[in-house]
Amino acid sequence: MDYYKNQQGGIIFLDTPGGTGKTFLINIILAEIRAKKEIVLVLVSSGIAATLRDSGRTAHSGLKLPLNVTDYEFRAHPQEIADSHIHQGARSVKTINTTSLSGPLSCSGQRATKTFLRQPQTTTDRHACQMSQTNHHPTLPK
Ligand SMILES: Nc1ncnc2c1ncn2[C@@H]1O[C@H](COP(=O)(O)OP(=O)(O)OP(=O)(O)O)[C@@H](O)[C@H]1O
Repeated sequence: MDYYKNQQGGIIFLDTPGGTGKTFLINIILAEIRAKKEIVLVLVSSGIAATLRDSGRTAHSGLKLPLNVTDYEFRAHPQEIADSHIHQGARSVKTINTTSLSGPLSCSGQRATKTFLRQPQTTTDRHACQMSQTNHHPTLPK
């Protein structure tokens, strides 16, 4: 709170084991500043993190940062891709679009009929099936 009271800029890095009170502390600081009718922006990297903070938003949403799905899919370094929550979201969007454009899949093992369902054939098809069976909630990277 000294940084805030003294009108100082600063970076504070909280690194403690899970469940020891980081979110609790951040929310107390937010409440104290807001109690003085001041404005605090809470910008975080993922939607999950945003839900844990009082009035949290992702940086992309809060600052209206552009998000080019194609750039993340094809130009990023593979390690960045693996680490990026944004990429996970982008993959979901891309897979769902691809699936809907090429026709409905038979994901549960039933025989595909001639007219409607097609068997999963590509990696993208199999990924789409996996996602449909988990209600389109991709696993976040660890
Ligand atoms: N000082 C405190 N007094 C009372 N309850 C606390 C305190 N600090 C933390 N808690 C409670 O302990 C639980 C875990 O705290 P919190 O979620 O803030 O931890 P965290 O470090 O952010 O965890 P994670 O790293 O898993 O996100 C919460 O239910 C929180 O309300």
